[in-house]
Amino acid sequence: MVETKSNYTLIDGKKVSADIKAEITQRVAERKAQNKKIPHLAIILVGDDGASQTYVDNKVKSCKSVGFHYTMMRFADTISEEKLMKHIDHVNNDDDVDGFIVQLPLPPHISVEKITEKIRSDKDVDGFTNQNFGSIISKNPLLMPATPFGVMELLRRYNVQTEGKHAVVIGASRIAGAPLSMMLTEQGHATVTICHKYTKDLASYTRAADILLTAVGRPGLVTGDMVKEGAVVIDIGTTRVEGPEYPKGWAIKGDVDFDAVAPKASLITPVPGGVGPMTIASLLLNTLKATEFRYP
Ligand SMILES: Nc1nc2c(c(=O)[nH]1)N[C@@H](CN(C=O)c1ccc(C(=O)N[C@@H](CCC(=O)O)C(=O)O)cc1)CN2
Ligand SMILES: [Mg+2]
Repeated sequence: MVETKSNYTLIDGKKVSADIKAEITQRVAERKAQNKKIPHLAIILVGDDGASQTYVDNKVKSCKSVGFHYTMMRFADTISEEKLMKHIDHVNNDDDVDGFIVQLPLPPHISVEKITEKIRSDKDVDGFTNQNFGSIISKNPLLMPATPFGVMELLRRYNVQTEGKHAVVIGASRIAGAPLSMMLTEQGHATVTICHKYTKDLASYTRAADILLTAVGRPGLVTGDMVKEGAVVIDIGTTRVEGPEYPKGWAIKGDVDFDAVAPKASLITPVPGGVGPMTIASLLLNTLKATEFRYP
């Protein structure tokens, strides 16, 4: 008889993000009691993409729940790049706003790179500007990109040892894979392999991973045979898959074939409920940090 051992630990991002929000609520209450400025997050949303709307609604709800002030700014998807830049300038110079984000994706006629670089780095609570990105490898990290910061926080809170371990990151995007690789090296002291769409024989790398992290957005990319026994598996992919078998008509799927991979893993994140909720918790933490920088 072949015995299958499946006593993995599920990494509960929902629980950790709730813990972080409780810590932030406490710190906001302390600031209030000391008559210090209450963090104020502004959110810019362009167009009416359904998923973006949901994420932005969640961000507003989270601001309310921790006691932050917030401003929601909506623009039609026909807005010109020039006009959007002017609005960003305005928020850059609005002293009451401590941090702000431009929800992605943007319509194709607007350059994400140009818009991102227009954001004042000390208000860039998504951690997307070149200055914040570069600060990952400095002695004095500034505002860290939210998703990878959330991953590092999950690893820390679940006592995952990264030093000297082989971490394999699939995906080299600017929002997730690239900064995550740098954080795992700089802060985690891991040996990092970055795989991407040009990588040949992906499985030969993933099978060598002590910690496997995937941020591609392709459901089912990581199958059971691609994972080493005992590996830590972190799934950053979130793809909306449609189908009549789902009660809502769609479901959120990660990159990992969870049922096949979980029995081999020591720790694993689910999708939903893993890394996703950490993105918003990190955004709130960055907004608090940006406020504390400005008004200690
Ligand atoms: N300006 C930004 N734009 C985008 C970011 C970002 O960090 N900044 N990230 C993504 C979208 N995103 C936040 O904006 C985001 C995505 C997913 C989740 C999340 O909690 N996912 C849940 C599932 C949610 C669901 O059921 O629909 C999960 O994985 O548990 C939060 C935030 C792109 N744009
Ligand atoms: Mg800048």
